[in-house]
Amino acid sequence: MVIKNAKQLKGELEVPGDKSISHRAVMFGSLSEGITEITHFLQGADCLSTISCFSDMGIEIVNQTASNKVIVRGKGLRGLKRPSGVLDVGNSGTTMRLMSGILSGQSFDSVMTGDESIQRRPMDRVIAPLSQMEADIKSLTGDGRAPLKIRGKETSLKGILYESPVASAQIKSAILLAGLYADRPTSVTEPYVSRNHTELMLKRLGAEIIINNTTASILPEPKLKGDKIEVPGDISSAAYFIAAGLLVPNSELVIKNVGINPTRDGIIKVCEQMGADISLDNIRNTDTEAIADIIVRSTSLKGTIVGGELIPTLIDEIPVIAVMACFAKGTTIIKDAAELKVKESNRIDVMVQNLTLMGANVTATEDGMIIEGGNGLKGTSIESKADHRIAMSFAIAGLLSEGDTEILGAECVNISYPNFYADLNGLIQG
Ligand SMILES: O=C(O)C1=C[C@@H](OP(=O)(O)O)[C@@H](O)[C@H](O)C1
Ligand SMILES: C=C(OP(=O)(O)O)C(=O)O
Repeated sequence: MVIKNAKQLKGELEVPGDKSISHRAVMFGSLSEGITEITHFLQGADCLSTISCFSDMGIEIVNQTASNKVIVRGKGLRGLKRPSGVLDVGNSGTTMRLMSGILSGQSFDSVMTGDESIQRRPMDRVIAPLSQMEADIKSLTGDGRAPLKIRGKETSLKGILYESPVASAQIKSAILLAGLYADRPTSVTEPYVSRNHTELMLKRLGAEIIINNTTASILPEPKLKGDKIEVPGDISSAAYFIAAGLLVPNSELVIKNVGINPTRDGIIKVCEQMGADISLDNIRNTDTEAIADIIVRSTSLKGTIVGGELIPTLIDEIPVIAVMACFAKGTTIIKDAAELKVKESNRIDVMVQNLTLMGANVTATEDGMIIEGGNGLKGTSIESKADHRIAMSFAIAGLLSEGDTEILGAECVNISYPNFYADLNGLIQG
C-alpha cells in the first residue's frame, strides 16, 4: 500500500462498530437466554474469530454481513457444548482472555490457540487469577502462553477478591466472567479503571454488578436474557481520522456515531491538551453506551504528557498519538504504558523504529517514548509487523509526509477495520 502526501481532507464518515463491544455482544448473547440482536457489528477478523468459537460450541449465530447485523440464539449460562476441535481465536487477545474466564466455568474440556502473534502474548495474567478461583487452566507450552488447555469442572469455581497488577479490561473481564460460575461474589480491583464494557453489558443483560471506585464485583449465577445491542462506532478507529483531520492542512471532518464512554475517551482529552480544534455534537445514549459525532479541524498542535490513569483510556491509540506528536511543537512524553510491549507487536519498539526511519526525533523508554516534534516526517518503506494499529498509524503518517510512504503487510487492517484504506481515500481532496 502506497500513501501519498495529502493536501486537504473533507467530509463525513461513520467508522465500523467498536471491536470490544462487538466481541462482548456475541459472547454474552451466547450466555443469555433467547435472542440477542446486534446492530453495527464490526466485521473485522478478530470479531469473526469470536463468532466462529461460539459457533463451534453449538451456538446458532447468523451474521448478516451486508447489514452488519448479527443474531445470536443464546442458550443460557450452561448451554455451551464441548467443541469438536481446538478453538481458534486467530489474532484476538480479547477473544482468548475473555473466553478463558468463560471456559473455566464449563463442565467440558477445551483447548484454545491462535496465530503466531497470539502465541507470543502473555496468558499467565489470566491463568494466575483463574487458578486462584480453582479453575483447571494451563499453558500447554509451560511458559504462560497459548495454546491453553482448560479442564471442565462439575463444581462451582471459588469467588475471589483479585488485586490486578495492571489496568487491563481483558484480565478484569476474564475474572468477572468466571465469577458467573463461582460459589460467591467475585471482585477485581485495578490500579486505574480500564474499559468497562463488560460491566455495562452484563448488567444490561441481567447480571448483578457492583462498582466501587476501581473495584468491579459480580454475583454468581444470574439469569441473563438476550436483548438488542447497538454497537457504537469504534473510537479507536475514529482516532486515525481525528489525527488526520487535525494535521492535514485546511481539513474538516465529521466522524459520526462514535462511542465516547469515559473509560475510552482519552484520545479526545489528549487532543484537547495538545490544543486541538475538536468538538462533540449530538451527544446521546444507546441503551448502554454514550455516542456522539466528533468534529475536527486542522490545528497547530503542541506537545503534551500522556500517562497515569489516562493510559488505559487510550491504550490502543498511543501509536497514532506518537504520529501526532511528531507534528506538535515541543516535547511529548508518553509514560506508564509498558503494556504496549505485549500487544500484537511491541508497539514501543515498532513505533520508535519506524518513526526514526521517517526522520523523527524519538526515543524509546522503559514504559513509553519521548518525541521531539516539529521536524515533520519523510516517506519511506514501513513494516507493519502484522499489527493493524501500526499499519493504520503509518497510513496517517504517510498523508503528512514528504514523498511516498509504503506500508508493507498493509492488509492486517482487516483485524479491526477492513475498509480503512477506502474510507481514508474517500476523504482526500484534489
Ligand atoms: O477488553 C478489551 O476489549 C480490550 C482491552 C485492551 O487490552 P488490555 O486489557 O490487555 O489492556 C485493548 O488493548 C484491546 O484492544 C481490547
Ligand atoms: C490489542 C488489541 O487487541 P487484542 O488484545 O484483542 O488482540 C488491539 O486491537 O489493539
